[in-house]
Amino acid sequence: MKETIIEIKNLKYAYTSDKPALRGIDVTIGKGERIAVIGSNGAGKSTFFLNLNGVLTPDSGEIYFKGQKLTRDKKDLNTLRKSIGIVFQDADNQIIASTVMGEVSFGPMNLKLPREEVVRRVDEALEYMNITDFKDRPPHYLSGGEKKRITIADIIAMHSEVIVFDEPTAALDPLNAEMLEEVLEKLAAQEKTMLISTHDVDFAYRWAERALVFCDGQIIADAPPVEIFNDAEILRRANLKKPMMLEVYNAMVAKGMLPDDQAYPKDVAAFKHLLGA
Ligand SMILES: Nc1ncnc2c1ncn2[C@@H]1O[C@H](COP(=O)(O)OP(=O)(O)OP(=O)(O)O)[C@@H](O)[C@H]1O
Repeated sequence: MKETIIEIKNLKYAYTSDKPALRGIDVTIGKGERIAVIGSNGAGKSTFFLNLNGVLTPDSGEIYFKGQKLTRDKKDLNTLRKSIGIVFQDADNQIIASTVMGEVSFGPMNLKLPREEVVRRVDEALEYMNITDFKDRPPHYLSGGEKKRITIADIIAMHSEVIVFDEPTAALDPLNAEMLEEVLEKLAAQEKTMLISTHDVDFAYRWAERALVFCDGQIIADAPPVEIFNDAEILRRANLKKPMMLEVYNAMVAKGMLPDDQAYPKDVAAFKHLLGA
């Protein structure tokens, strides 16, 4: 069992009195876990993330970070925002500075780090996201995918222990989505705890070791992706589709073309390996 980093107990949140967005979320997150947060539009994924990093205040429930119960006082909120970085769904909600460089420096400067450390972190984050060439440009005049890469660099430069990505690949072209997966690998090697909300079931299946399925403000399943994507009832309730790789694998097993040994290849390379190709 991994060391617990975050524990959430009975978290509830409503934007308006007529319809709660979160109806009681209970979840424990281990250090270094890669978690996909999936579910249909309006299920509560973004609301969960915004409560998790202190942007929204829960109506009730508790959040513990490394065993410490967090309150709404300034010190706890600072701990929360420093330790749990969030890449927002809409980049325009995150970007505040007038140049890319200024934007990515903003977080580390607020941490009151020495200047050289700020410069080192910013250079590293720009390089990670392949945006060094944009550093003097105003972020507001970049494309949607370019802005997204800047907001990811913002969070990388913070060196947060937990990183929450709200649909990071939605605005990215295939090449940049692939590059993001390489960045995620580097972050995983640094033992970062990552939660990613996504509608890309192929990505969730390939990348995550655990998936949380949100449906109407509740978590209706919490299991390894292969278990979730093989559960027809969960897929139906949460409006999810089966990942392509799993669909093909299951069809080939059903036809007797592959042994039923639950090999479950995650990507094309693993599938080819299974076929001996
Ligand atoms: N600012 C807001 N004011 C009022 N209601 C909101 C607001 N933001 C979200 N909601 C409502 O809260 C519920 C949960 O929304 P949320 O954005 O958390 O869903 P989501 O799972 O992230 O959806 P998506 O996949 O579309 O991003 C929805 O019913 C939504 O209409």
